[in-house]
Amino acid sequence: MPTRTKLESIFTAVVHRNPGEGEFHQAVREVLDSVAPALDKHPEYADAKIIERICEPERQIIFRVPWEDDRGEVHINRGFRVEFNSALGPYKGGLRFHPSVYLGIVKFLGFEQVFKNALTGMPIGGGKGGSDFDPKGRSDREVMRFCQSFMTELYRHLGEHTDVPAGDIGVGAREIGYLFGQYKRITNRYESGVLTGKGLSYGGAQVRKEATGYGAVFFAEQMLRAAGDSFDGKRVVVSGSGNVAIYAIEKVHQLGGIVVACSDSSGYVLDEQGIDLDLLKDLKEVRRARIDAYIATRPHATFVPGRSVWEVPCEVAVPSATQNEISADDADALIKGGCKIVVEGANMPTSPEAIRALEEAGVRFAPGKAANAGGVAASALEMQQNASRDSWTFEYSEQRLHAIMRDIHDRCYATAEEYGVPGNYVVGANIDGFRRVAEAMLAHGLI
Ligand SMILES: NC(=O)C1=CN([C@@H]2O[C@H](COP(=O)(O)OP(=O)(O)OC[C@H]3O[C@@H](n4cnc5c(N)ncnc54)[C@H](O)[C@@H]3O)[C@@H](O)[C@H]2O)C=CC1
Ligand SMILES: O=C(O)CCC(=O)C(=O)O
Repeated sequence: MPTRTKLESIFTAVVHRNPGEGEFHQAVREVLDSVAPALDKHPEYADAKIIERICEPERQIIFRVPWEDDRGEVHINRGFRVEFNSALGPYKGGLRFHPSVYLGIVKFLGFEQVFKNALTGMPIGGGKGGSDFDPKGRSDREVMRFCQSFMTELYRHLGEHTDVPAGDIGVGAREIGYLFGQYKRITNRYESGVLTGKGLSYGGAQVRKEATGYGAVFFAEQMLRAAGDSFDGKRVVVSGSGNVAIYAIEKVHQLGGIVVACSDSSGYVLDEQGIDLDLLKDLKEVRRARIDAYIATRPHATFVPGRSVWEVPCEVAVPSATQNEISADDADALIKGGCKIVVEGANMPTSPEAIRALEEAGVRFAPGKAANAGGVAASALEMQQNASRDSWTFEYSEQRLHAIMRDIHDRCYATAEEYGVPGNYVVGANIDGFRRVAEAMLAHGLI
């Protein structure tokens, strides 16, 4: 059977076995659409049913999370951890707390994580987890009680050699602190490497907080360099205003670009003088406020409620909010606005129709599994420092991150050339990540 026909039937089976999980289907489709030439080169992968096995998580954990709010009312949420693939190392990937979380989202994120982690070249497998709990509007004590209940069930599946969660949407330093405290309490072990993204006072690593945003911009810097260009004077739009967005904005400004707009789920702010980062950090990291509060301090800026930030003309776009936030219409707006490069800081923020439109218009496009791998790479560096009871300086940690992102860029670029599609970072990332996982799975036998 021709490879593409075989992949089509594997995809049909994945949809059948995982009904109603649209995001997971979308992530699988993108990888299967890329890897046919690698399978043709390596018939041993098909013989060992590597693709079929890679699409099936090794383990899926779903659990009840009961907790009590400040008024004494009991709430029940659902917790998830999908341990997707451990061929390269312990399961590694973040936890997302957001009301939209269900199994299909956790599986898409876990599937992406497998290839992303492989691309870092570090010894980490792929997993992801989370809950449909909404931390928005909850007090610190409510968040703490939720995290304690969540960890009271999850702890038995974790360990520095088994499964190592970190943050994602709705899970930052505050949540990681509560989760770590409860793990330590239940197990009576100070196992620093069981979570990453920890605070610097108890085993966290320099640059982990900044790493995903910085890393995405380092990746964009390499794409620009490959075309003989740089960030100097570039007009940039970043979506979101959370962890990834804030540090992407910081690095763009350090490299000489200007970020004129960013957003949250209520709308976007446009500041032609460049986003004021101290103000944004205060709003989002300290006050946990909505983005419209930005204009109270910067009255020349405008807040545009309920509209897409992609209507703002820019040369470089860094989607850093959530999945499928760039529709086909948004892609058209970006193209009309003169956008030349889209670099995914978020996971799968660009819909398949939008990717097609961008590619047809000659916009260079970097998929999240390559471009946002800096976060998990810095997590692996945090695990390394925890294991050796060491802590590195900010400067050294940033140098390591920069070198890792350059290496990921260069391998995606070279793999795309090797497979006859120069400049196609989607194919480069999918094939390079896939080959690394496939080789390890072959070596381990049928498990
Ligand atoms: N935190 C990390 O280290 C990594 C995160 N990512 C991905 O980056 C993305 C952002 O994650 P974080 O910054 O960590 O989360 P966060 O919770 O710190 O921030 C999320 C931001 O996205 C905004 N947002 C959410 N839904 C939105 C919508 N529909 N429209 C506009 N804005 C929306 C929120 O208002 C918030 O500003 C996610 O896709 C996540 O999976 C990827 C790699 C690592
Ligand atoms: O740092 C980590 O372990 C995970 C980061 C993450 O969730 C991601 O890369 O999407």
